[in-house]
Amino acid sequence: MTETTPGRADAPIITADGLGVRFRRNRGSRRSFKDLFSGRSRRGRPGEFWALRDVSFSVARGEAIGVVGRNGQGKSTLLKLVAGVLFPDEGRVRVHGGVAPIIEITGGFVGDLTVRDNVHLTAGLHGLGKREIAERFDAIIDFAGAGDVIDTPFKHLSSGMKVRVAFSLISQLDEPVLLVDEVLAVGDKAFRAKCYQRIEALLAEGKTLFLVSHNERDLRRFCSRGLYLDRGALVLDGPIEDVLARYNADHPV
Ligand SMILES: Nc1ncnc2c1ncn2[C@@H]1O[C@H](COP(=O)(O)OP(=O)(O)OP(=O)(O)O)[C@@H](O)[C@H]1O
Repeated sequence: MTETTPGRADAPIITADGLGVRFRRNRGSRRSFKDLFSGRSRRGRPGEFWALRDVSFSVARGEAIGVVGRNGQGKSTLLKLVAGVLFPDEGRVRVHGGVAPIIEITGGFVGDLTVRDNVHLTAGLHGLGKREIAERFDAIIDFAGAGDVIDTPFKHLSSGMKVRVAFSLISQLDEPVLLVDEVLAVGDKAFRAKCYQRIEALLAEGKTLFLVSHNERDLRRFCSRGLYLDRGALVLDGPIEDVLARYNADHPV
């Protein structure tokens, strides 16, 4: 289960213990309602595989962690667990405080609602009051460069603009944990530069960052620690340099 509780300042902000997630290869949904209550979820079934297994780690407040691995090795799945938008089949993750995940937002925004309505809705879900949202609204739109699409349904935005709005919003919530996994890959050069500055400012404020990236420069720039996932296993948890060295040694180009 994912649990969100207020915590002591010196306690780990995230604790993941024996996390496992199992997917079915040929099915849209993971587990039926019946499975949840029948106890069948722990047994293997044909076509199932573990997208993550036996993953344990803890994160101190203010750490910046880079998640590294080839395509399809479980990085986004791990972030979804930390975000609480996916439940583990095994183990549990505890987060002391709220999480602002970009993944949830690009997938979680309501396509038929306008950018304006989505910003209000999501900011509200993350605990901001009406006045706080009104105070931050212009800054959120300005940072994203979304002035022309405020009243456009979210589904009509370009994929780059969707991520810009999402990053702009999550970086202006008050949640202590930030999960970033797309923006630095899809944003254009000018927007990436703004994101770098914003991430640096957020880290200086003491926020905790998870960054999923295939760009070593970005990982080195922000992260002191790395988690290297391969075939759903946590192969190495250590200083980012060690993690990148191991990843490059395992998968030379
Ligand atoms: N809902 C789902 N149902 C079935 N399989 C899934 C589902 N979500 C993810 N997977 C599979 O789980 C594995 C891990 O996916 P995940 O998205 O976590 O990888 P990733 O490391 O983030 O990859 P990338 O670098 O390409 O983003 C992949 O094989 C993926 O196809």
